[in-house]
Amino acid sequence: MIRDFSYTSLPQRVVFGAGSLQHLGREIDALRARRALVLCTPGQRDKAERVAAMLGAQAAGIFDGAVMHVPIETARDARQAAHNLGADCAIAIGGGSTVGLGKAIALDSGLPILAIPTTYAGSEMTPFYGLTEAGLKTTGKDARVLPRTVIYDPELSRGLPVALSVTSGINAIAHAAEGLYAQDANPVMDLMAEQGIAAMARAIPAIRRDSGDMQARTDALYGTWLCGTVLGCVGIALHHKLCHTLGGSFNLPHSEVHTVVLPHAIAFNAGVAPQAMEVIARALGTPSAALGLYALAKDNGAAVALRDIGMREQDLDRAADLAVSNPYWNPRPIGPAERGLIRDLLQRAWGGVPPVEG
Ligand SMILES: NC(=O)C1=CN([C@@H]2O[C@H](COP(=O)(O)OP(=O)(O)OC[C@H]3O[C@@H](n4cnc5c(N)ncnc54)[C@H](O)[C@@H]3O)[C@@H](O)[C@H]2O)C=CC1
Ligand SMILES: O=C(O)/C=C\C(=O)CC(=O)O
Repeated sequence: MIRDFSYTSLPQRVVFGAGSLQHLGREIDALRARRALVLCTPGQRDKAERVAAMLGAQAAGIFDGAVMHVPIETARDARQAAHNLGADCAIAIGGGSTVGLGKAIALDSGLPILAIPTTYAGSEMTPFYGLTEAGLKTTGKDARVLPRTVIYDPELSRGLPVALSVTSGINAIAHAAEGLYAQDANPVMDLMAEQGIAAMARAIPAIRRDSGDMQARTDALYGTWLCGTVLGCVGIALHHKLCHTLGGSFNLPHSEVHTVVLPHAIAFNAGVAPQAMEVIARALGTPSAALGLYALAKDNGAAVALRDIGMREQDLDRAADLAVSNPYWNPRPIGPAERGLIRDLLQRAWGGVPPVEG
């Protein structure tokens, strides 16, 4: 049955395909950019240098200080560098941390971003940004931070380590899974979500078998585009709230925390979102959405326990308090009255036991 819906598409240009980085010059010209600042993490400097070399005189410089969760000090340094170098565009080549740094610059200056993603986080498709100040992460939404152009070149993710490929892929699946029961879910995004989960569920075991399998890398990046689009267009719920709390306040690694929490958050919502569960299970090719996600992580070597990715058991109470104090919309209530249920969920996730519905 088709529900009533409203849907706003976001204005972006996407160029997809192995070797598509070759179109960089054409895409920079289309943005009318003359001096582009290239952003990366220290570990991805070689890729940034390749981009700068391709740009020649259109390269304003390289800023290689991107780190996870965009500390405000890093954002200030990058904004200053963009200003000092007279940049009129930012090129972010890397994962969500690098795209996030580009967003911090765009938020301040309105500079257009051209994103070249090398992980499966999906930030390039969203108008959401995150900034961390004094240990507290705030997230926001602003049209200025939405990258104008995205170049998806699977060749650039060939070297993404297998462990990170698995967890980053599940980070992408999380966007699509929650999009299926989001407050503003719509049939267009439902289609993209199902195809995105299916592409990623195909790609993850194939990449684990052979990290250089370009068909699998292409599937994964296609899934990234689909799942990231869902994240950018419809809302998020309990799962993302828990991950933002655990990542932002306890400094847990982003894609790993998504991988551990997702089966438990999906199980929590299973009873109130049966149609979404059906779609997720069908896309995964398993009878149960929550157990299928748990198996996808475990069978592909990812950690399935918060205790194995740096969470201390004594911090679970505080995490539950934070998660319910300012909850995101969720199809099932998750306010202070549900604090005990959320604490139980976190305990299960901490121990790494299979998810329990209800
Ligand atoms: N605003 C949004 O819509 C979204 C934001 N995010 C944010 O993105 C951040 C996490 O992004 P991730 O992509 O998970 O991690 P990341 O960008 O921090 O990358 C993780 C590590 O992998 C390395 N790396 C990246 N691509 C590589 C490649 N192809 N080969 C080898 N090494 C590579 C990076 O240098 C880094 O050391 C978080 O801060 C999260 O909050 C994530 C999703 C959506
Ligand atoms: O949790 C996610 O994967 C999606 C959104 C964010 O990470 C928000 C942000 O820090 O940019």
